[in-house]
Amino acid sequence: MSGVSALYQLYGKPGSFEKKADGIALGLTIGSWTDLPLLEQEQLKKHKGLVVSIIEFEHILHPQKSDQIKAEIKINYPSANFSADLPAILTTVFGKLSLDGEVKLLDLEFSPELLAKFPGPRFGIDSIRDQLGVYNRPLIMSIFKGVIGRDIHYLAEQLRHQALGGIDLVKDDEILFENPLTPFEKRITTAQEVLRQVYEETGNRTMYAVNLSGRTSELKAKAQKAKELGADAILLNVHAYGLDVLQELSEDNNIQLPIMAHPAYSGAFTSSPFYGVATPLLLGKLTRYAGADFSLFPSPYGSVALEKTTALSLGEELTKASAVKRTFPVPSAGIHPGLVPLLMADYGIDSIINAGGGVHGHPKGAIGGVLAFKQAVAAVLEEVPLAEAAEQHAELKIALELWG
Ligand SMILES: CSCCC(=O)C(=O)COP(=O)(O)O
Ligand SMILES: [Mg+2]
Repeated sequence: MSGVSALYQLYGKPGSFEKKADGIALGLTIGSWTDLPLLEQEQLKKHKGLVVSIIEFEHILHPQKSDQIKAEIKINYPSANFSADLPAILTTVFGKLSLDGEVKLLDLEFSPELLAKFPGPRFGIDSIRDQLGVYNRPLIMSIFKGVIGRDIHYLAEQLRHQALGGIDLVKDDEILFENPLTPFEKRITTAQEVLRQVYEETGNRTMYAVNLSGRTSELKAKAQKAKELGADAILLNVHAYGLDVLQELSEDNNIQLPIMAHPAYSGAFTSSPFYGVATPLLLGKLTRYAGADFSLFPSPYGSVALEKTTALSLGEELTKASAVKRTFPVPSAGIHPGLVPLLMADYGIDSIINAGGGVHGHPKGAIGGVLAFKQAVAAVLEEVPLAEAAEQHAELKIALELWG
């Protein structure tokens, strides 16, 4: 089928969905159909939305309306109706409709011809692994914490400790914006110097993702400058800017930096069970198609948590076979070493274990925090229970005592 097919969730009376589906298929494409003269019907045929399927779940009642059941309807929109960009596609499939009562967009299927217009991640999992020289385990990432109001020396010291612990990646916190104490360019050059020194001392390579922030019109020039200064990667608050901004940055040949998609603000679109966009679609499939090399999201376990089946299908969307490269799943928020076995069982080795408080809150500081995570990962790979591994590793023992 050409174009894009959208899967929607609705609630309504049994038997009411055919009319609703026809209304969406026509309303979002050519408007009325049967009223048109035959000649016009023929001319407009290639633009008409098509109801592909309607599934009624008779046993799933609306939680607040006892006489309504759940249904999923799939509608195909022909590529003749939109240009091959996400703003046009999202407006076609869920523009006015997103404002029209209880409808949730669950999934989008791009035809191969349409998907070919989306290059996806420039680097992806395999290339990031090559850059770090790490192949046989999940990567470990930490986050600068408590750096607002602090100067560049504080940041440098925090980075040095994380890197000395042997961390693979460090990212800015998403709430660190342009500011006089730690300006964007200074963060990049300082981080480079710190990480070069640590590499010479220890042989550990660490990548740093700097938060690319500011007005949309400034972002490309800032990202190009980051590239010139030797940045390793950029962090982007994708959902505050929009997916197309991510795609613009990812496709720009003057930038060519791995991009980390932060989920900030996405909950505004995804959290309702009845409205908005499904999390695996927004933070998974579309974030991957738009070119993120990493996608951060709440794990099922930490301080901010996704429902487990949602978090798992999100991970699947980022890594399943597709014409585009794989994006690293980064389950995050409130992660500590005791959660490593669960995260590795859920996401396997092609994922990233990411912690802010779980690194910096370790009683032995960030170095101890990183070591505890590395010890937990090694134990899982060796199939040793964490409690047993902790007998040999002081940092892990302390972390388990503190966080469980
Ligand atoms: C909502 S996931 C993003 C992870 C993140 O940016 C963060 O600051 C998590 O910090 P934590 O101290 O909870 O590991
Ligand atoms: Mg954060």
